[in-house]
Amino acid sequence: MLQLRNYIGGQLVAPAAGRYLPNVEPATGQVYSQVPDSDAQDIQLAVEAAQAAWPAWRAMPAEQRGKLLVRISELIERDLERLARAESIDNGKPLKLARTVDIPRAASNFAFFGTAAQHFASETHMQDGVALNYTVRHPLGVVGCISPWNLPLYLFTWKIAPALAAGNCVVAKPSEVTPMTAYLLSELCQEADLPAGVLNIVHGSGPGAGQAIVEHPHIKAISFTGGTKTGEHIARTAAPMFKKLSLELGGKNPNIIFADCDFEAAVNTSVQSSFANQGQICLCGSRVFVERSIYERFKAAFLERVATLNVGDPLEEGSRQGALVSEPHLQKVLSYIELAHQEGGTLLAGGQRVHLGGRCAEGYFLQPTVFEGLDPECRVNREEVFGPVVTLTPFDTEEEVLRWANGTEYGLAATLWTRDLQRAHRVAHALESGIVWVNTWLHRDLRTPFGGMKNSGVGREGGLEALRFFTEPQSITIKL
Ligand SMILES: NC(=O)C1=CN([C@@H]2O[C@H](COP(=O)(O)OP(=O)(O)OC[C@H]3O[C@@H](n4cnc5c(N)ncnc54)[C@H](O)[C@@H]3O)[C@@H](O)[C@H]2O)C=CC1
Ligand SMILES: O=C(O)/C=C/C=C(\O)C(=O)O
Repeated sequence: MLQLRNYIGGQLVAPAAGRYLPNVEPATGQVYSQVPDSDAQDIQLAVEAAQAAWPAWRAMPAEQRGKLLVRISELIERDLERLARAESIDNGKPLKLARTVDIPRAASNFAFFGTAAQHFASETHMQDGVALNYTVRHPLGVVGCISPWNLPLYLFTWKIAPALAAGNCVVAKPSEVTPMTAYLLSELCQEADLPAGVLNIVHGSGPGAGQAIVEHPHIKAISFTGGTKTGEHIARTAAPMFKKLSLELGGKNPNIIFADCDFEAAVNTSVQSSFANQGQICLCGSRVFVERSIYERFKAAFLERVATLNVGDPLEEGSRQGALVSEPHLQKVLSYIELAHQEGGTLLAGGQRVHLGGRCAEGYFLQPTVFEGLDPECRVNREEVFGPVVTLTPFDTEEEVLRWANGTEYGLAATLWTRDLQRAHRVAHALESGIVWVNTWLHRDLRTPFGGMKNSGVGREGGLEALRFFTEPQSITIKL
């Protein structure tokens, strides 16, 4: 069976303690590779390699560093099909989604930050002719990047690329649940001749390798995406060491449909924003609020489209819904379906585990599920399910829907559908949400700040925000 290896100091190496975790294919429920169960010894080796590589990496002109990142981007594009297949097998997502979204975005992340670093300028302030103040941004040194399982290579590279572009060396840990494309990335970094130790990829569990990254005194900053509880734990561990933290956490995103919307576009995109990646994207709109005058029409059209979402083997081209990422995650989502029944919801679609035949007989498949009739303040409408489960709720006034939309501890992404420009601006401003999409969803420009308000996170990723996060500003004043 394939044994993945860590990428430390430019070499692919076994974990120091020789321990491995099973890596399961969600569509089959079968173990198909072994992941290093790394610990503090491996993190120590990775930090030493990164420290050794840092003086030369930070001294390298940004243009040259950028060329190496662009080279990695080109290699990802070259291997798109191989990486997409690996991602689909590892995560359970439809191959088509990995081919059109995950892997192209991973390539764009390297291409974008490879060039962005050259456009990263610092501020100068002339003070009444008596002093010149300017800011220099220094790389931090060795930084840690910890990513989740839902968009594995896409989110891993979203952190690594800006960290490297800004002149840092990186110790990165992908999710132990979906390690494969990060492993393949380490081979591509070798092929791109990325200098040894600049990027170190250490596999392992959260409490093992992840915790060791967060605790390591020489890792200056942590960029993390994952669950809110884990983010809280990381913040508690890192705070006494005064580490910089970027935390991209959960969401319970509202999708608000006003009666004057472009109906077809609202229905079609809402199906996508509800169920893309089996609802396992922190940006999915899991609470759909529809203005009462079009509620019944919207519901009928929405359910008609949901019925066409074919649940099937992720490797088959016709599958629109793949498997959930793991048995424990499937059980968590099923427990929320049970809770929705207990909380008085009416099941409109789905609600059951799907048992496919053949090679997928033991896979973690679930029907896309829709409830109505739930109190906007019930647990199912407040807690992050992170699966293919959405609720439909009619609303009467803008004030009412804003109160419900903002009525959770989260504030990551909101979507609203209207043709009224004034309302679009007014509602967007009133939403407590780091990202607001009007008449679209998951429309991304890598230059924009990305992240959430309230318990959805701390800090922002993307564009110059990421480059700022991965640098330390130094203010220099010259008396004239
Ligand atoms: N915001 C998002 O995109 C994501 C949200 N989630 C939410 O979180 C829930 C739990 O999912 P999990 O797989 O348990 O996510 P998680 O937050 O535990 O895992 C994310 C990453 O953090 C690492 N990690 C876990 N504990 C750590 C620690 N003590 N120190 C350092 N790193 C640590 C994991 O190994 C993984 O690489 C999901 O059901 C979902 O609701 C999960 C994944 C992504
Ligand atoms: O950057 C994006 O377009 C998507 C990001 C998604 C997440 O961060 C997530 O699902 O965790």
